[in-house]
Amino acid sequence: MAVRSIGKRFRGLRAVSDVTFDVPAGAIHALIGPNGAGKTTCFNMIAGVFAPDSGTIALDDRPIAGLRPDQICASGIGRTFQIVKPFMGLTVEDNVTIGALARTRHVPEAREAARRLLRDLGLDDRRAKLAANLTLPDRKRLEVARALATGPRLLLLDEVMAGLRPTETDQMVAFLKDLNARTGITILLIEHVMRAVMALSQHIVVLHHGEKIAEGTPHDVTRDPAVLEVYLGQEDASSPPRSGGGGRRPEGEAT
Ligand SMILES: Nc1ncnc2c1ncn2[C@@H]1O[C@H](COP(=O)(O)OP(=O)(O)OP(=O)(O)O)[C@@H](O)[C@H]1O
Repeated sequence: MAVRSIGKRFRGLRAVSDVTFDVPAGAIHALIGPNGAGKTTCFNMIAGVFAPDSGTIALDDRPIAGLRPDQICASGIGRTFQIVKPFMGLTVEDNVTIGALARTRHVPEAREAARRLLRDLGLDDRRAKLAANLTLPDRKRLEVARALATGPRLLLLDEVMAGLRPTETDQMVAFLKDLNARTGITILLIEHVMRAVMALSQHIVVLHHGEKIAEGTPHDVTRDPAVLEVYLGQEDASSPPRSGGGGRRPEGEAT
């Protein structure tokens, strides 16, 4: 995916300004930055929640900026939401089956795909439960399963590690690494849990106040003076960062 100079304003506020980055096919990249840096706004522009005010986004050389979310899903981009929003009154299996129906109209086929994903994500024994009755870690897994069920080539993960214990984070990291190795799926993740970012990403883009302030390997980015300034600088700020947000060293442990 090629993101070129995208920008988005909300009334007077520049949420994202002139942001450019690439995510090569098959890669795992991360988008990090303190709370309010513009990460989710970038995801929303990529996923078609709203069009960028400026700039272009292309998947495999095909322009996608400004398409509707369903068109973007059909073009091969799946996403999770920071605030998980499954259909609470439906079972886990039905939730994933609905995702799979984006790919096939054949319900038994969609159900079979859903069951396979639930097995892969360790949710098999919960497939008959209502989504509303899941624990948070299981809801996160369900969210990933729903996104994957749409059959994406590019998976956008918005804070899927938030609220997970370190062992649960490690399980999710292992699952995503294996998925990427097995299927070649491209992954772009927004994540505050640095343990996961470091373990997963080959390349990191750092946003601050809507602008890209650094990008590079995890090794380089965690030593970048501008990045250290943003993260460490906030520790002295009068308002502490929200949970897991900026204010921690980017190479910190799970938050
Ligand atoms: N729909 C919207 N309407 C108005 N302002 C918005 C909207 N979405 C985001 N913003 C504002 O844009 C800025 C960037 O927000 P965004 O959610 O993209 O940041 P983020 O980096 O994802 O933060 P977080 O880590 O807290 O999720 C913030 O100041 C936010 O308040």
